[in-house]
Amino acid sequence: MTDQSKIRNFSIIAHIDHGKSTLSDRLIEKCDAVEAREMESQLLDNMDLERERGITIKARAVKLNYAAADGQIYELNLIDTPGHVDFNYEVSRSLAACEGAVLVVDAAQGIEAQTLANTYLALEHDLEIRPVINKIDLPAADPQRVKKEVEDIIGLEAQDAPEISAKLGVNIDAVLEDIVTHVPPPKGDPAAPLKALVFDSQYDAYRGVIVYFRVMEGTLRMGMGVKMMASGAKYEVLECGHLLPLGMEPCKELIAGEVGYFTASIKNVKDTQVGDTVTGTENPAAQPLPGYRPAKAMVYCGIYTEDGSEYPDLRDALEKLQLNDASLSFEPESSAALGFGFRCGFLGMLHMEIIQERIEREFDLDLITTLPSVIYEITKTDGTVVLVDNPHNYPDPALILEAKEPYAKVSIISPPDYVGNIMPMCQERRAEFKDMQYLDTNLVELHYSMPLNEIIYDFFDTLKARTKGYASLDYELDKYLPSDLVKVDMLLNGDGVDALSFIAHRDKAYPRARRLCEKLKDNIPRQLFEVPVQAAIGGKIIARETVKAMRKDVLAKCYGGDITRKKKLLEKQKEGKKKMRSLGSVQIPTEAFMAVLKLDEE
Ligand SMILES: Nc1nc2c(ncn2[C@@H]2O[C@H](COP(=O)(O)OP(=O)(O)OP(=O)(O)O)[C@@H](O)[C@H]2O)c(=O)[nH]1
Repeated sequence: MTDQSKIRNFSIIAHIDHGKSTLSDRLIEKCDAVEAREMESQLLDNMDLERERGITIKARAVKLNYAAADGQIYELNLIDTPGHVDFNYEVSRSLAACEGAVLVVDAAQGIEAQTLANTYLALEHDLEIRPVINKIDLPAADPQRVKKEVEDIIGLEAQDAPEISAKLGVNIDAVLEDIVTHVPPPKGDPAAPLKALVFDSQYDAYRGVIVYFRVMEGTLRMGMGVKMMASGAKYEVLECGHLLPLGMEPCKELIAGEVGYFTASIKNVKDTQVGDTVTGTENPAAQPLPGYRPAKAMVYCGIYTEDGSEYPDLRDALEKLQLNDASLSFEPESSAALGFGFRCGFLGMLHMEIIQERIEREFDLDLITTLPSVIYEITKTDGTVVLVDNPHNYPDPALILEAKEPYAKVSIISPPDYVGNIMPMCQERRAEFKDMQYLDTNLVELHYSMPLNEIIYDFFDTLKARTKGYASLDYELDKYLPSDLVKVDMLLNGDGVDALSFIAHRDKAYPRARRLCEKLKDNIPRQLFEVPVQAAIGGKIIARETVKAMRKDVLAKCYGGDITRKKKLLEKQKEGKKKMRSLGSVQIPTEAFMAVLKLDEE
């Protein structure tokens, strides 16, 4: 049986570009016989899209066997973490599976924004944080200064921190020795009822879902009956084992403290959600592990294909992506302007963009997406409550007794210098200030209650911009509160364009409507007739622009000649105009449509 005292579970945390991926590669290279030429660089980030965007979307793990200086072989489990607020929950579950974190700091740059934000996350999980000073090969490297920064700003002992060059492979052993010596081995009784924490899962066409877990208590064995405590799904473990750099290594059992995978012909990742607890069907655990939160879509938008005939391909793409992504939801919807499509739910805007990009790239479809929205809760005068995630379904205002919008509990951690920038931007977004606490002299934590609608657009990016990246954000859906909501319809030539309507707080509706009108005006090509572009609440127009008519010169060829002919032609032109009007259809090229939708960022 595996010796628990020889296991070390850890993550690597760092500011962007300080060398997290390069160090991961080096650790893998050092430990296992992965031939350098065989090793695809940066194994842990294994999706193209991730690599391009420089982010890790899904958590992954890898087991390394390390022959330490004390002559013993250690089992090191490196668990990778995603790095965006949309995936904060997945990060928290990955960290919950570790006892330690290696904090990589660039020897020239020193402590930067994400260094602090990530350290804070690791501290919340009581991890042993081990600083490592990277890039000592750079001419500007000043390891001593950076160590002092780590001590002064974060308050971690750093004099003995390994000084390395991940790029050149210098002193990598020191990092491994440091982990073995200082990260505590996992605890947990292998004989207790099984409790394993799911921190990721992945769909495989041949084996079904592969569940990544960390055993917290007990032992997971091949062939045993298991139950997911939150979803209630039951399975028989077909295969379990360790995750090696280049593949999986089946084994008979994994004991408390170990990290690995199991398969059980599971058809759907929804049954094995991140954060769920795996227990045995015989001798089950009484309580699940703490911290489970079902994946909850926060943002919704309509997705359509540019070419309407590709609707079945879009459904196919969404179904395939959903196999691997329990937090993606979708259902069919149709729009007068865009045809048939799907209403899709996402964890946040980045998640939404990633899914859109994957559909376009991996399935080669050109998409049109509608404005994102949160879910509103409307109580009608007849007492029924409806949940509205699509402006199209917004009830007639006369039938609304009370409208509520979702609020989130927001926590922002930042150095105190930026508080003066953060507070006004929260106020602009209708946030209610709760409190502010000094975590130490260099960090404050601010709490707000804020409409989710105000967070989803670009709050995260604006916060980063106004704090030079030093602030970190976390939010959690809290409750629904009454709100003065309105539905704004966009009218082209007097006809509503359903794909452009939106729900907003009354105070925000006017500026947004005006902006949309302007954008429409700028993007719609001139038609044969004048096109009014209007925004309306109920029947009341609140904003208007006009696309000037392109006057087709029907008389150009008609030089001289008699006046009656001219008149006839002019008459005909007028008819033509009328026809277009009565059809009520303004031809908007798809690109113009998308330009309007894309540009609509707060
Ligand atoms: N000179 C030098 N460059 C390094 C060293 N380690 C990493 N780099 C370079 O720094 C850049 C960022 O390294 P990554 O390992 O991708 O950094 P990361 O922290 O994983 O970045 P993200 O994946 O964007 O979060 C790359 O160009 C590396 O080649 C080092 O020890 N010395």
